[in-house]
Amino acid sequence: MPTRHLTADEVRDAERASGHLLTDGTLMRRAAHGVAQVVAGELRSTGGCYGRSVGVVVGAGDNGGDALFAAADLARRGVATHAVLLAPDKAHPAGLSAFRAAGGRVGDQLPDGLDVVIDGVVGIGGRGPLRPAAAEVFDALGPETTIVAVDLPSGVDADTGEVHTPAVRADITVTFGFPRRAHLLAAPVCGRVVVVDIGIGDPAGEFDGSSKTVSPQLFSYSDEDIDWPLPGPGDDKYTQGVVGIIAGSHRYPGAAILATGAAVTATSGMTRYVGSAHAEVVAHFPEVVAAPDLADAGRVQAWVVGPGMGTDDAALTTLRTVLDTDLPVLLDADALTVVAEHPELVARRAAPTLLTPHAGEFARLTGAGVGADRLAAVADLASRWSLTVLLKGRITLIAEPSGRVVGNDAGSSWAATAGAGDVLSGIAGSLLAAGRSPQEAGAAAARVHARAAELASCGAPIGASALLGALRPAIREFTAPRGRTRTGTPRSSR
Ligand SMILES: NC(=O)C1=CN([C@@H]2O[C@H](COP(=O)(O)OP(=O)(O)OC[C@H]3O[C@@H](n4cnc5c(N)ncnc54)[C@H](O)[C@@H]3O)[C@@H](O)[C@H]2O)[C@@H](O)CC1
Ligand SMILES: [K+]
Repeated sequence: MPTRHLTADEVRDAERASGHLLTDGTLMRRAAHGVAQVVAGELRSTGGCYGRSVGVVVGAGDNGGDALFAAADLARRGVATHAVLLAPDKAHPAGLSAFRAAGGRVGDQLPDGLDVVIDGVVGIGGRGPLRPAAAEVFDALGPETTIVAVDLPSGVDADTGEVHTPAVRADITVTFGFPRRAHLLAAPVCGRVVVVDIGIGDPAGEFDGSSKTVSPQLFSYSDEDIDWPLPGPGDDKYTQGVVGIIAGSHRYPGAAILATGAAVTATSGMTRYVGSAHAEVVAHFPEVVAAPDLADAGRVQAWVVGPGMGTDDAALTTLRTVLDTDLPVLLDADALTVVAEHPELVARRAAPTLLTPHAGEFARLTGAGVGADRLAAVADLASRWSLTVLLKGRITLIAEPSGRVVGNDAGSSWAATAGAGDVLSGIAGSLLAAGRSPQEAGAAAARVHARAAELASCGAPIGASALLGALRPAIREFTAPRGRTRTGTPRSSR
């Protein structure tokens, strides 16, 4: 089931709704215990708790309270604990008393060589960057120290995920009840995210697109949420969806080969190619049915248009023809440049439409940069243009006009290489042809693409050909154990 990522206001609503659990401090005790458990687990995995040393950096709010109570808990397990109070007059009084009572020491700076430092500077109440006094404490830490952030790494905006400069880079982030938006949008600085149950409920419940719920709504998928199309006993090459790729050229065949190769690999449906690189494509993938002109293309269930196709009048004509159909269409690269000049091409489209811009193409489409709030930017474009937008990046965001956004953390940045976008468009296009919605197609393609990059890389740089080569083993990870429901219905048909 997809995970919803809450805003800071939603978290506060959920906490308030828990009534006395909030006011009598139960929630904070539970949160602190969760932090202490995670830190203790970290210490145990490297030799045990007793005699180890932990520091806490304590801000002016309840985030600091969590950290102080957690440190008190650890002190009772035999851990030497040291605190730096950034605002001594405002440090959480009960937390500070508990910390001192457990034997914790307060000083102006942390000793060297600590095993773990707990970031309790700010959580969902934080605004802007880490302030200089706090930054100095974190900058002094050596590489041997594990940083555990309470709720959020301080200096990261809870709602937009903007990573201010400076901000804490955590190895582990411990949060409470529900993940916040920043845990996905700023995943690279959160490290491993642990969600501790403190007994609060989701204030908005299931997203139903009603005006009661905040918009946009951000979700992340696990591997189990990916429903990859598999051929059933009654399928043939046509029933699984035929995708048509319009990309590249005789002079620049690379995009054509990568996008078409990805489509061939992604599903068992048929792949057609249209364009002047037809001979090169067939030389690489003899199973592709290729034609130089759109008029001779044959029937498809979805089109991918754009990578390396050029932006001339011929491209505009092709694009107009394809967008005039009632078929699902994915637009990438040069097609996005053309659409930026001619937004009327997609304005009245009712059929499923998926735009897959990177940040530069997004700026071309909107006339403004993505900015610090990528989620708001992509959701706004999807809503204004009434289509689905997949904004590429380390965290890929796929926004529907309804305000539902799915985010995918690639987990690494090895896919930031020329031609990787062509591969993504081929994968997503074949999923569109298989009947997936633009958001489902985009989310599944982004996840498998990221996995392929990791498999291909194993820690070394890769090119798009290597990425394409790793696509099949990556897909296997999503299909092998979960092909059918217990009644035998193919999941893809549900
Ligand atoms: N409300 C609750 O019952 C619970 C709250 N919890 C914790 O409480 C946190 C929220 O507490 P608060 O609302 O007190 O807010 P925070 O503790 O996140 O921060 C607010 C304080 O930090 C200051 N501040 C803001 N930006 C700053 C910056 N960049 N540098 C330094 N100081 C800055 C503010 O002036 C304010 O004093 C959560 O993140 C979570 O850790 C948990 O204990 C769970 C239960
Ligand atoms: K924090």
